[in-house]
Amino acid sequence: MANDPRPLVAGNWKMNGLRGSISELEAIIADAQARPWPVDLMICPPATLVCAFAKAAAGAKIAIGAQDCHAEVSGAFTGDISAEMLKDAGASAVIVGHSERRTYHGETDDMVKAKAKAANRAGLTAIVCIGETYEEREAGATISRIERQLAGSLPETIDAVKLVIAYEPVWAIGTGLTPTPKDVEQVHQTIRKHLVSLDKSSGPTVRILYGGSVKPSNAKELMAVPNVNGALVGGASLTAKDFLGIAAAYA
Ligand SMILES: O=C[C@H](O)COP(=O)(O)O
Repeated sequence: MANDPRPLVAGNWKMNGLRGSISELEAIIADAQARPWPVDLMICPPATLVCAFAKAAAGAKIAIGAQDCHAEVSGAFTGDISAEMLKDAGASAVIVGHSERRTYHGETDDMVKAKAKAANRAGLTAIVCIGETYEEREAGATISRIERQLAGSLPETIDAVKLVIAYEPVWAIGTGLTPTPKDVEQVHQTIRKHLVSLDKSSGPTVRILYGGSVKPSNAKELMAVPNVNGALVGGASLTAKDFLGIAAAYA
């Protein structure tokens, strides 16, 4: 629709990619130079590659994001990386609260909120992930779960430049399963209502991405759902061909 925010297709490489994988980024950059995409593009490589990817993408029409950050600026937190460090490495965004972080690292809504605020403090866009489990969906608890996560995980002050929401049903991640467009619409509408209730002026334009088994073959249908403003893509973002095949849903 006319007032919809510009879509964003973001690739989350998770724990995949070595230095040689930069060839995939280079292929995306070459494509993005050759034709104007009506969509913002972003790749979130593992932390080891953020600096090199940001250098390669300098001046190109693709942003580089990271996959997690610590809530503090610096300190005795072995193995952790702050939002300020990611900014310094060239990232412009960071994913927080991905279900894999929530599951394998015990991240709570409170922790995710602190990370989202840290991202904004450092000048990064926070891509806040939420989503229900299979059991919650089966129990009819999807909407209440989403509302709880929104209430607990978002910064008090929201801004359409600094915040992106990614709805990722846990059961759809990496499984090849996706919710029906009607189910996606219901959740995205709930998220939009929550955002508008937080801020009448920014709420309508915060981008809400869908994530979970997005592929070139299903992207068009999913991206056409009202209030779906792009995708957060895992597996299919690892090759330029599939990633651009998804972005082509907007071509
Ligand atoms: O962050 C991305 C999501 O977890 C989706 O992963 P997937 O596209 O491999 O299902």
